[in-house]
Amino acid sequence: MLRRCARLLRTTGALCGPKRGRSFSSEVLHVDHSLPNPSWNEDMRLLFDQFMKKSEDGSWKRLPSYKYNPTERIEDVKIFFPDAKLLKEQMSQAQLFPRSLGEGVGFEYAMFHNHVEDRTVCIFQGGPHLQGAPGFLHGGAIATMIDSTLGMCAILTGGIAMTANLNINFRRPIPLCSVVVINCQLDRVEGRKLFVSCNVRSMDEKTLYSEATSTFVKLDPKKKIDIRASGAFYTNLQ
Ligand SMILES: CCCCCCCCCCCCCC(=O)SCCNC(=O)CCNC(=O)[C@H](O)C(C)(C)COP(=O)(O)OP(=O)(O)OC[C@H]1O[C@@H](n2cnc3c(N)ncnc32)[C@H](O)[C@@H]1OP(=O)(O)O
Repeated sequence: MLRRCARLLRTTGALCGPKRGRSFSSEVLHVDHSLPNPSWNEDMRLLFDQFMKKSEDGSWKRLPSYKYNPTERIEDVKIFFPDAKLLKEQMSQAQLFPRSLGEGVGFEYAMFHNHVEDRTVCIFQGGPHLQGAPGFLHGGAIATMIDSTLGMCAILTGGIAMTANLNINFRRPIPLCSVVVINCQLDRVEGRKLFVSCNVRSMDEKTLYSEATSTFVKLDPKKKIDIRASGAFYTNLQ
């Protein structure tokens, strides 16, 4: 597995150090990063193909993913985050966190959503820059992918929502550069609260790596989100 990681670092050029003066052309920004790339290993490709097959009858849908926010709910996002465009300097640098690392070295993933069953699946290959304990993924990297997948599940089933609470049990360490499957579902809805849960398993489903439960809260359209205010981020409109 570690040899595979070293090969990945060489092929992606990650050992050459950071690129200076990087500018994002619109071509780069509009690349759909949830499609296979040369850094994906065989397992990742196999799972991707399996889910693409499942998507043929329309029950599952692949979710495209870009460096910039977000998905099909972009109009809703503009309603809740109208001030985001005011922070021009910072926002020109802003990128979706799990898409902010170079190809193959960080978060390689693709998500699929089942609208009938309210389920979201993420196939995830964690690259060599996500190391925690030697040879294994960092817990924060695992939490990031769990939060992102639970978030997509909550948002696609309930509307624009933010993580209010996230509980994770880390059962087994995840080997670096291996492929895992994050299986999320919407458990129940109570008012604006969306209760979602997930497990993270090996490709053959034999190893349970992590389990998580989370509460997302749907944003209240009657409250204004002020991105510039410190501490008063979310205030009543009245
Ligand atoms: C994010 C959208 C963009 C889309 C991008 C797609 C990217 C991919 C996805 C990426 C995904 C990544 C996603 C991320 O990383 S989101 C980033 C991490 N999350 C945050 O920064 C959220 C910070 N918190 C807040 O802004 C507010 O507290 C929120 C908005 C959550 C609620 O403030 P609001 O003023 O609206 O709510 P309320 O006080 O009227 O309460 C309403 C109800 O909620 C219940 N409650 C509240 N808090 C908690 C709690 N902690 N546990 C359990 N329950 C809680 C409360 O009891 C009440 O229940 P009830 O009394 O009615 O029964």
